[in-house]
Amino acid sequence: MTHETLHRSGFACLVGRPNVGKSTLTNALVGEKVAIMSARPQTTRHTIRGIVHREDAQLVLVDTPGLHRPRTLLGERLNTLVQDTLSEVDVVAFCLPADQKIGPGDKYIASRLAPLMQGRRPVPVVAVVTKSDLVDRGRLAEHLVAVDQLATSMDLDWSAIVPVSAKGGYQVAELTEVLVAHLPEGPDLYPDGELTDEPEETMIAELVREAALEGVRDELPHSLAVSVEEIVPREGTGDEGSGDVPGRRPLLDVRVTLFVERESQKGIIIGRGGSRLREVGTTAREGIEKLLGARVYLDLHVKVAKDWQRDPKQLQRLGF
Ligand SMILES: Nc1nc2c(ncn2[C@@H]2O[C@H](COP(=O)(O)OP(=O)(O)OP(=O)(O)O)[C@@H](O)[C@H]2O)c(=O)[nH]1
Repeated sequence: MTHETLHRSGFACLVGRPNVGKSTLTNALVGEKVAIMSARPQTTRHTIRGIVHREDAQLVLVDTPGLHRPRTLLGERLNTLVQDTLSEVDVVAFCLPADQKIGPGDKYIASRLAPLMQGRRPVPVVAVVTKSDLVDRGRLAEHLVAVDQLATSMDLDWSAIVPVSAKGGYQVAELTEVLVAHLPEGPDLYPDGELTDEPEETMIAELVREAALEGVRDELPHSLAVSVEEIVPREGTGDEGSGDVPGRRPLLDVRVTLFVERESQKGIIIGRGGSRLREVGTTAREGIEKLLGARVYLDLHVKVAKDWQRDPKQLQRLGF
């Protein structure tokens, strides 16, 4: 008779203000780069999942956009998206960076987590003190106390407080243990080896967005949306069916539109004589070819969609 060990599976969600290290932590937990990382806030607009495969568990991580006080319709939509995701997960990891004092943004998030923690099917929340490597032991201890007090002051209870450093790998394995412990018993939800189930279109849009913002983030903060129009095999080039020929990869046409809010921003993206857009295309194409395992002809268009962040119709078209 074989001895069956308990197998757990389920979902965890990382929340926190922009730039607190959610994407970096997701990648550290999964052990491979899955989310798009950036030194600037709010680049992760879509829910990106990474999957931690273990013998005894499968932990599916949902990396959300920063939960923040909405100022625009887009902000509201993002918050609704975050709330919907949260009510469906088995455990939430609330990220609070060690190098920053707890502020109104954190309190706002805690207030949004409260109903989940106190609901009929309470969702456990683990407070994760990120970027622990940036402070000394004394300050870390003070921060841990402050994190504890945040819960007490709101009549909440973290199921654990775990300091980590995604950069140094400090306590990352411990955090995995804590998260896994909250998962219900169940079989693998995804096949082994699959790290992300994010639709290809979303990942392509993220790659283009990242490349387009490179070096011009200050001029184009949050005013760029990317829509993948189509991905089709290139016809009439003699390349049809070349995927079957060993050593030859298929050629795909990928059509992408970049939406900006103003004419002046269009100029920034395109650059003099189209030079910048060509660079964006080259950088993004490399990533897309890797992602799709195909040669790619990338067709980029830039359009002005005035105030797209506030327009419900535009938002719907862009997939929000
Ligand atoms: N020193 C240090 N820096 C970190 C650590 N984790 C993340 N960072 C840095 O913090 C910045 C933000 O990290 P991200 O992972 O992009 O943060 P995020 O919370 O996903 O950001 P948004 O997508 O804007 O919500 C980046 O510059 C990271 O390199 C860490 O453990 N230690």
